[in-house]
Amino acid sequence: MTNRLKKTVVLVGMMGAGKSAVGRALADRLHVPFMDSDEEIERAAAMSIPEIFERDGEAFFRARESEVIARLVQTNGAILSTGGGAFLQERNREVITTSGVSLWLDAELQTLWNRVRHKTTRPLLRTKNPRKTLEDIYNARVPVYAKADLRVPSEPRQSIDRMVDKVIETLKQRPDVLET
Ligand SMILES: Nc1ncnc2c1ncn2[C@@H]1O[C@H](COP(=O)(O)OP(=O)(O)O)[C@@H](O)[C@H]1O
Ligand SMILES: O=C(O)C1=C[C@@H](OP(=O)(O)O)[C@@H](O)[C@H](O)C1
Ligand SMILES: [Mg+2]
Repeated sequence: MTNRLKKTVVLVGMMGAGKSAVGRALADRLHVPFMDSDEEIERAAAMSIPEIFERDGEAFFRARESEVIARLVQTNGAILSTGGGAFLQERNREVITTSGVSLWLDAELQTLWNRVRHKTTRPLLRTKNPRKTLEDIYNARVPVYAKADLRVPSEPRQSIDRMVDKVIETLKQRPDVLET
């Protein structure tokens, strides 16, 4: 395989879109480093995301998230998965678009719900009606994710491997990003 990644690809999109799972598999396939901003924040804080939200609040988390993304996006030719809220902040979009290329993993609401409903790792969904909360977040965020440089739709019963194929096909349309 002769694919060469020339820019860092930054995965954005909703909780459950597959940024972490697809990002890791994509990096393996392309033989490039993989980074996940949430993992980096958890490692630095030696706490889980829910613990950080509970102890220090969302604003503190968002500040750490911006710092981590600004630092990690400087790694050239890697895959960087972000948390679902990262692309919402304009300053994050700026650093992402300046140093890397943003790619939106776009999955339908029902697909997202099926993937996140049994997990307890997402503090924003710890509400009385998490399905409704996810829907509200989805509706508010989709117009922002649409600002990403690239978009790949994630179908309901598609495998992670197939999703990686689709992402690579999309990246190949951009020889400035993926040289083949
Ligand atoms: N086609 C698919 N694409 C992405 N994730 C999938 C897919 N099929 C199943 N999954 C599962 O859905 C979940 C997606 O969660 P995750 O990768 O943590 O998303 P994010 O980081 O975007 O919140 C994972 O448990 C993953 O194994
Ligand atoms: O959508 C969000 O605001 C969040 C998404 C999470 O990451 P994933 O999108 O990887 O689940 C994590 O950063 C935090 O719970 C907040
Ligand atoms: Mg993730």
